[in-house]
Amino acid sequence: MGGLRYFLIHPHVPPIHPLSRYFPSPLSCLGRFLDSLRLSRVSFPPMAAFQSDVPSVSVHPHGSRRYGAVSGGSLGNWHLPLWLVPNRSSSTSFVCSVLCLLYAFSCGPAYGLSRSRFHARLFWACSWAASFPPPPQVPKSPLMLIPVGVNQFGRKEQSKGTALNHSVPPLLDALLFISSKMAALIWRCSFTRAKARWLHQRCLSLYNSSHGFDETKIKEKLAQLSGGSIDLRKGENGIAELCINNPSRMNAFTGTMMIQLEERISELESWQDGKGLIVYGAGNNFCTGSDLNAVKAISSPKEGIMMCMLMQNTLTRMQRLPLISVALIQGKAMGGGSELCTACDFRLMTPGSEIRFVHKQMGLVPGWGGAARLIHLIGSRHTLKLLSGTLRVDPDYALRIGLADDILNYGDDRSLEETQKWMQTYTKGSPLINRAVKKVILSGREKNLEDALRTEKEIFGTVWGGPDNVQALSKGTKHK
Ligand SMILES: CCC(=O)SCCNC(=O)CCNC(=O)[C@H](O)C(C)(C)COP(=O)(O)OP(=O)(O)OC[C@H]1O[C@@H](n2cnc3c(N)ncnc32)[C@H](O)[C@@H]1OP(=O)(O)O
Repeated sequence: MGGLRYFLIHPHVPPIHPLSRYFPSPLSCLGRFLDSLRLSRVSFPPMAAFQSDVPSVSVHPHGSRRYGAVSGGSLGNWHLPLWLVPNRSSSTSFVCSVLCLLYAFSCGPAYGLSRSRFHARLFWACSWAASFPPPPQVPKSPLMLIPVGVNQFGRKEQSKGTALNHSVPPLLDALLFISSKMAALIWRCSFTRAKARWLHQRCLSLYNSSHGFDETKIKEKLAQLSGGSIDLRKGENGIAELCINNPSRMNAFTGTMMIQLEERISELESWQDGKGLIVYGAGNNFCTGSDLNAVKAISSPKEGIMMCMLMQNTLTRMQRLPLISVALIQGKAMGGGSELCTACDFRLMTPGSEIRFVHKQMGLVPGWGGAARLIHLIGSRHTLKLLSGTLRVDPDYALRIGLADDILNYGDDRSLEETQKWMQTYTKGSPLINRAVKKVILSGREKNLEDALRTEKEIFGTVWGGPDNVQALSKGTKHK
């Protein structure tokens, strides 16, 4: 079959396995991914054509190993097979294919963070399996969607299936062969690129649909809770200013502000000239967390968890920006506001300002990632004190426990300018070198030693012999 792969439609709607809650289907992710590729122009034959005679191979979408294999099934709007069963009568080819899949599954690279590693491996294995050339037997017609008549040696296939039981003129043979090759190549290229993009996004975020995170749904809900804005100004000096702007509610986060924050972070992710980021609040006040009206409107635990996933994704992506970030804390940083400031690399406080984790008094615990990040910053003992005692952390206390990095002179409009000056020490040089510095810190902070060392080596490779390096050498820079 000339390197072609079979695309089989699997009409079987698999049962919902009780474990599916805990092992959300990687196939549903792939379905969404395919949807996002907008491939609707690629039409597959209608399901009805394949109602019978489908392979009885256990195809279970929830990855339960008890069921053996992985396979197609329902993928969002797609009913695509990931697992191709060439001929159900051929147990050898099936066993062979399963072995290949298992091999790919065990050896395939694992992308993403540890929680998603299983699914990432599975995903990789599935794509690998999908590109595996089918064995020489020709499947029966209900399973065959692309009847192509020549193999790579130019010889006609010995077809058992009805679709190939006719003679094809040689020219048509050749045309079919070439066009199928081209189609396969285009598909593979676009698939690889889209997969890389998808994996990149997946690595930056913590949650996706495989964790039960329905981003569209929670954003629809949050869009109804309007007010305030998140304003971004990208400076020519490479320092961006991100303003939490809802002064009438002391910069509390409404639903639309949560959505906008995510959009601004996306904008910053694609800003190649950036070196630094200052996060501050309008009206000389940092942020008092969630808007209490929004808290009331999303009171169900399910929606609360979705909101929490969205904010954790956004703040994690903010923390992973290749920019050196500073929270300028004026006035109050409270509840979610105190969590927000922990997602920055540095915290500068103005006289009279305070950070306060008031969650306990609200019958809550931090949910935007504040507790986990705070432990990294000041240790679990201090974190326990701040959370359980809902302590007011003034600039001196914050400096003492290592939560703040400096105390500024001014608490008014001049503090932003002062922060810009403070940043200069840490953002000298080109964007390339500054971003590289932040990247090595990020990998050292988030990865295990071996992986971090490898990443450090890769980042080193991007600056060694680069413009900053060449310039420093040519100037004969001395470090007196
Ligand atoms: C992630 C989980 C969370 O973030 S839960 C939310 C945690 N935050 C809070 O509970 C803050 C509640 N607010 C307060 O305790 C006080 O407003 C604080 C911040 C101490 C300020 O007090 P004070 O200086 O007397 O000003 P004020 O109370 O008159 O407030 C001025 C206006 O701002 C509003 N405001 C403030 N914070 C929020 C908030 N989080 N959500 C909604 N509105 C907020 C106040 O309601 C007040 O508005 P108004 O003048 O009454 O219309």
